[in-house]
Amino acid sequence: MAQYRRAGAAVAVIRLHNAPVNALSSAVVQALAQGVKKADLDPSVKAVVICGANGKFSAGADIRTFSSLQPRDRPALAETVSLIERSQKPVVAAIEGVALGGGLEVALGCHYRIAHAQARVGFPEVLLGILPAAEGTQRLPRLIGIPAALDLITTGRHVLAAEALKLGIIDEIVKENTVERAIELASKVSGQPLGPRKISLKPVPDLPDMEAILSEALVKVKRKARGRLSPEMCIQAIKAAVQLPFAEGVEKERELFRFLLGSGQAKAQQYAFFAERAVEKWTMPSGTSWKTASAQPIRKAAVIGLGTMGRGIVTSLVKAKMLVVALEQDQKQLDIGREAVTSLLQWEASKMQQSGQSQDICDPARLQFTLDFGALRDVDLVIEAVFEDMALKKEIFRKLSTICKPEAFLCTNTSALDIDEIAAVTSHPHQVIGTHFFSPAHVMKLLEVIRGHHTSPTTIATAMSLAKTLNKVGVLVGNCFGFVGNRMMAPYVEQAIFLLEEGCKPEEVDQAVEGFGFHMGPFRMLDLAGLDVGWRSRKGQGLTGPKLAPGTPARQRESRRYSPLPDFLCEQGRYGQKAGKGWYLYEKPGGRTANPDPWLYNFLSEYRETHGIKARFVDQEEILERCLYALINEGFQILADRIASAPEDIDVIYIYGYGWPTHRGGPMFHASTVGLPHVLSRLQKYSEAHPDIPKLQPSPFLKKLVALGSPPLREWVSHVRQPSSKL
Ligand SMILES: C/C=C(\C)C(=O)SCCNC(=O)CCNC(=O)[C@H](O)C(C)(C)COP(=O)(O)OP(=O)(O)OC[C@H]1O[C@@H](n2cnc3c(N)ncnc32)[C@H](O)[C@@H]1OP(=O)(O)O
Repeated sequence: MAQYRRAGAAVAVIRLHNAPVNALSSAVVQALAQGVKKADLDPSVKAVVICGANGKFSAGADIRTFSSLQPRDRPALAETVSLIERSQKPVVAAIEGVALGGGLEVALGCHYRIAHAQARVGFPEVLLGILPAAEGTQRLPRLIGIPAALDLITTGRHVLAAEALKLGIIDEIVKENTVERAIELASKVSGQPLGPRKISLKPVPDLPDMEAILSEALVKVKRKARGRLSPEMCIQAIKAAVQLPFAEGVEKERELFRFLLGSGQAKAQQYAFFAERAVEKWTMPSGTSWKTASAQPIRKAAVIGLGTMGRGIVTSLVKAKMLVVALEQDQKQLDIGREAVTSLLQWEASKMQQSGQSQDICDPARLQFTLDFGALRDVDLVIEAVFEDMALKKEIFRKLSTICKPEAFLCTNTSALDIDEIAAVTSHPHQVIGTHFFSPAHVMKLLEVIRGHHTSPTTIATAMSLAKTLNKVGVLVGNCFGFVGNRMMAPYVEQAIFLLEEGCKPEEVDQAVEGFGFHMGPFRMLDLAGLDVGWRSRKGQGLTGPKLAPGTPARQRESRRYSPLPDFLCEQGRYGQKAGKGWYLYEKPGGRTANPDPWLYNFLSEYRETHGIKARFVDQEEILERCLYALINEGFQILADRIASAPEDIDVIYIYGYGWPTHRGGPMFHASTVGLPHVLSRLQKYSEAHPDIPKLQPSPFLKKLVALGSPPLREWVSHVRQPSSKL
């Protein structure tokens, strides 16, 4: 838990031990405190070094134990940090790997800090719905000043050693032998006065406009937080550091921590932390899993199609230092694509430069632009990112099947199309897989990885490992129309549009959903994505356009309710932001400010009149429940269909791909918090009121879980019916 040893005659080394990240469990904290006391009592010890096992200092408090923490518990970690600072002998932190959260607080209790050049430090607590609660909100501002402390504590960002040195968090950077250098420093400084090294005794550096800085920070975080409490509480704790003596500031920090710990938000954010890690451990319905499948190395990749998605994917691959071949169909498209990728890479390089990272990502030698399919002969993996057109995709996969080396992996970037149909035209269907990137692909963290019927475990492992290499979160899902994300989006968007028919304005629906914490309501999202995307898909499905059977009622398809509103908008050229008008009016084509549009109000009134719909007032509760519970209901069906293997998969997809607020833990977690019987009863109510909307009819799986007494979320999948044996 914490190993105590002597290094040379006069230095004691305390090494934190708790694989894999030296989390500060109560046993580790206790052992650390004992080590510090032992060193203090031993007259032959003149100085102490604290370090972590396996090249990591510590990733902070053990998050798994938070659920059992009682808000009234005395924070043992804070006591240990202050014990370290009170030590009569100099204590040096030797930081390798990470010093995060409580790990950094331990380091701040030390009198000196040495870090390896690759080490990262930070206070990510805010991302877990809490705040640094081992006196970190009181020590960091004293060490680095208010503006920098506000930035680090309210964003949770990790900073590399070079930036930490500049900020004054650490005293020295070393390239190797961090612990040995720390021992040397400890020996050198032993006997020197410790008072000036104790951060708690320092005043917070004064600034003439302190009040204004704090108020501006508050306004900024409130605007960005979308209902998340922890950033605001972090500011309150930092304010206490400015206004109160250290001990009283610590009291305030504890009070705020207790409040946050007891909030549902902290539970949701901690659930999301572990869900993100759980999805890496994928399983197929057959039982094959990450444990037995191994990924193949990808050195060279190709991207076909340099539209918006293709450009982002190329940028991601180049950033991950791969060799990349970018292919287009004609010279003009290739030139446009090359220019776009170059500027994206330059932008990325400048961002990396600002954060002190090396920026050699633009090396043109690693990126080849071509019109020639022959250039794909030696690539390890291809990502096709052309238009959502099945015939075109099949034509490309046929070609790839003959040109690429037999062991190459073939990925299709699609948001809905059938992976098996595409795989069927190749001679290696087991090496074909869906990779659904989200736009902009070089920014968005999510990668939906879609297994086809024949996709091999090696192909899955390779695609999941690719996600990690690209710094994305890969989630493995099954093959069905829309997979997980878009399949659940469909009933949500459908409800939003039905609500317009019934009397809402787009901004009312958006405000309700944004008030819940989403980045964007459904109508702003549709305008951003382009209304023509859905229109093309509906025409393909024969729901509108030339394939629609003559005489089909305007608001009905196969006895289900249908709204032709979005089709009418597209017929008017209102494709959304790019056209300058859609559900909203924009300042110009490509403009970003969504303004309510009187034209649309008139259009909706006339539409209601034509179809004999009497507009009614719909309250926020109904807006939210109809949109979100329809989406969640589909999530239950997706679990029952084994398209997602666990609720965590769905939640991670929604948090990283669709802007679901992290402090609400994802749609399935949200359902478990509001209670499955509640979700079921509301769906029943709405479905009785709208019997022609099948997506409001509660999923049989949701009903089953309620009948079973609403077991906790982690048990849900054990109640999914196993497919019947073929034997
Ligand atoms: C009050 C509150 C106080 C005092 C706190 O300190 S709160 C904790 C603050 N610290 C953090 O938020 C750090 C969380 N961890 C990470 O950001 C990352 O895990 C990492 C950067 C430390 C390492 O990343 P990576 O190398 O990609 O590895 P994984 O993220 O996959 O993690 C490996 C396994 O370790 C588990 N883990 C990580 N941190 C903790 C922790 N603080 N407590 C408990 N467990 C932790 C993580 O879940 C992985 O385990 P498995 O899920 O694979 O079983």
